[in-house]
Amino acid sequence: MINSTPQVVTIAGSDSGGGAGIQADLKTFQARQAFGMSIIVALTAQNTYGVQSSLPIASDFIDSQFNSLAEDFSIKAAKTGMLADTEHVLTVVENLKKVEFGPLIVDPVMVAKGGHQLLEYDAVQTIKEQLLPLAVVVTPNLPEAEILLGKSITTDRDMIEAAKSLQALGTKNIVVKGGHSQNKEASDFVLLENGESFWMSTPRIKTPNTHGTGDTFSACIAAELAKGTQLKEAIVTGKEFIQAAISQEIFVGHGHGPTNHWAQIQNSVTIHER
Ligand SMILES: Nc1ncnc2c1ncn2[C@@H]1O[C@H](COP(=O)(O)OP(=O)(O)OP(=O)(O)O)[C@@H](O)[C@H]1O
Ligand SMILES: Cc1ncc(COP(=O)(O)O)c(N)n1
Repeated sequence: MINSTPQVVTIAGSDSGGGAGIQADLKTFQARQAFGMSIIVALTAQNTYGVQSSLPIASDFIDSQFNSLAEDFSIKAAKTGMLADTEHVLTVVENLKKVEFGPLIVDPVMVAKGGHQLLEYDAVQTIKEQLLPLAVVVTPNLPEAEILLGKSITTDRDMIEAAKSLQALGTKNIVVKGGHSQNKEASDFVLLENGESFWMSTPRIKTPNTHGTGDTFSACIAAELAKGTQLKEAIVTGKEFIQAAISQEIFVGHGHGPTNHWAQIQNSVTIHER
């Protein structure tokens, strides 16, 4: 049964503090019983107070990581996170076109919750034109959707319009995450390729420990896709997993702490129309 174990890769930045980036992705893959691999695009010196510094990896070493994985493994899904700058986005795009890593989830990471910029803004255009068309799903938070589309997003109607505009950029399935809104519920809007759309809502947990929520959510979707789960179910499982990881709180560090990647999914997500 060579290579029958579900295999999934994250292409992102390392968080030395373990709560976001590559580390959050690998912990999530493990929790979801998929074998996780990583292609590191940048290093960050980071803790729960924030990002102290970052260092992009040389592009030819990113090529080497792609080649090593493509030569050996049967990767069934991939996700991207922090991609640093235009050169690195292009390196990742060129490599993704050469390999067969299965469906791609793009989490268009731009700014860390602490405010540190994780993507140079002149790379946004390259993400829009070159990376988004390769993705099966894109999962922007509200500020990222605003930057991608160049307009402010405040109401539910804005989120719905944003999903449609993002679909027009070439990604078939969209999740606009509502984690940054002030609503009582944490509601994400999903627009699927076939035109089906719905909201996923959970009670908003009052906690400072939300470091890496977006990474954990998209990594769970990637793990599910690698296991062969249908896309809609994979997205809902992502929401269930992040809700469990936030609500079954752990306490690590002195600032904005990480979520709990060994949390157990409970039935906490409401799927609804507005
Ligand atoms: N306080 C909260 N309570 C419940 N769910 C939350 C909370 N904050 C975020 N979420 C959920 O977590 C998921 C990730 O959303 P969020 O908008 O935080 O992503 P993000 O900003 O990309 O995360 P990060 O940059 O930390 O990786 C979404 O499903 C969102 O609704
Ligand atoms: C390497 C890396 N990738 C992603 C994030 C986003 O997570 P957050 O917005 O919670 O800081 C991060 N801080 N670091």
